Amino acid sequence: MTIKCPAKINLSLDVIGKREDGYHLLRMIMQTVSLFDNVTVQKGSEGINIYCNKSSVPCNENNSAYKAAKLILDKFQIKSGVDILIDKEIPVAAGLAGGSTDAAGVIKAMNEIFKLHMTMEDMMEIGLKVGADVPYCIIGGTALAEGIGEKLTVLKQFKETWCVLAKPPISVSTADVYGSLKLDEIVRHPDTEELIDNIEKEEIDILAKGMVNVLETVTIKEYPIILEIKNIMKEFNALGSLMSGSGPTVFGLFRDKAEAEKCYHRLRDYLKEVYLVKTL
Ligand SMILES: C[C@](O)(CO)[C@H](O)COP(=O)(O)OP(=O)(O)OC[C@H]1O[C@@H](n2ccc(N)nc2=O)[C@H](O)[C@@H]1O
Ligand SMILES: Nc1ncnc2c1ncn2[C@@H]1O[C@H](COP(=O)(O)OP(=O)(O)OP(=O)(O)O)[C@@H](O)[C@H]1O
Repeated sequence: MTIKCPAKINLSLDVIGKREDGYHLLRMIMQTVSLFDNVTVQKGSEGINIYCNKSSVPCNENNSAYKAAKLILDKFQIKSGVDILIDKEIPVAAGLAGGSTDAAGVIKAMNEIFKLHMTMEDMMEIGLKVGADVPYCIIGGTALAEGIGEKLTVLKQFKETWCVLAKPPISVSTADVYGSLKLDEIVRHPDTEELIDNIEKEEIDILAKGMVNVLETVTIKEYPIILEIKNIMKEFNALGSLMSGSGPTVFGLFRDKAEAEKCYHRLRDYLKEVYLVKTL
């Protein structure tokens, strides 16, 4: 069975506190986009075997897809193994939930293959053990994520919008970005309620101008290229541009495909990993 696993962007990301275990309390608006990993899962004879077309992705127990499969094999005491082939299109360590979406895909595929009759809630509970973004990746679409990312409220689905994603050639660790965040130094928080209101009214222009990701306070200081990409997108008529998740990928929202294409071509002269996508 092959599952298309979409990337996500964060239309906003606010940090409102910190738990005792170090995890941060968030309010963020999540959105899936049309950039996919194709994950093929099938019954195997023994153990969990991971294959991936990208050498930077670990094909061992550190792979998020492996972790998801292991949790399910153990929970349901399944004797056979699973073979998982990850055809990766989503850039790695990019802030686009590449690993999380693969784990979500494996959970859904194994639910079907082994006829486990898990509900969405059951699957999200297993997903959370793999990572904070996995429960969202199981539902996808437009959603408000709270708690550490696992408390989800489905929102009115975002009007189809053209986006450009651009990843600068730097690697950013999610744990390091959260670790360097100074909560009391955040000056601008997103107005999450207003953003949700604008999603409901399909006021994409107003929404795009109100997008804020507080993690930019950490990453832009260290990597000014993130701000440069945001500015190029604005010069090329993006309605708004923002870093996704813990970065370093920046996305821009555009009025139509033609505008998005112009920006895509400009950024392709400058960066290798640039994608023209739509919200899903
Ligand atoms: C940046 C986002 O992608 C935004 O959607 C997520 O908040 C991160 O989600 P994720 O990569 O699935 O996160 P995990 O794999 O669970 O955690 C990676 C690391 O990020 C930090 N982390 C993550 C989520 C959260 N709410 N607070 C945190 O402080 C923790 O140090 C953790 O060790
Ligand atoms: N299936 C997978 N796909 C990509 N990376 C994986 C996978 N499994 C484990 N990894 C490891 O996880 C690290 C983070 O990769 P990933 O692409 O998930 O980051 P991300 O897009 O920043 O995620 P998030 O937005 O959820 O923080 C990589 O450096 C890689 O070593």
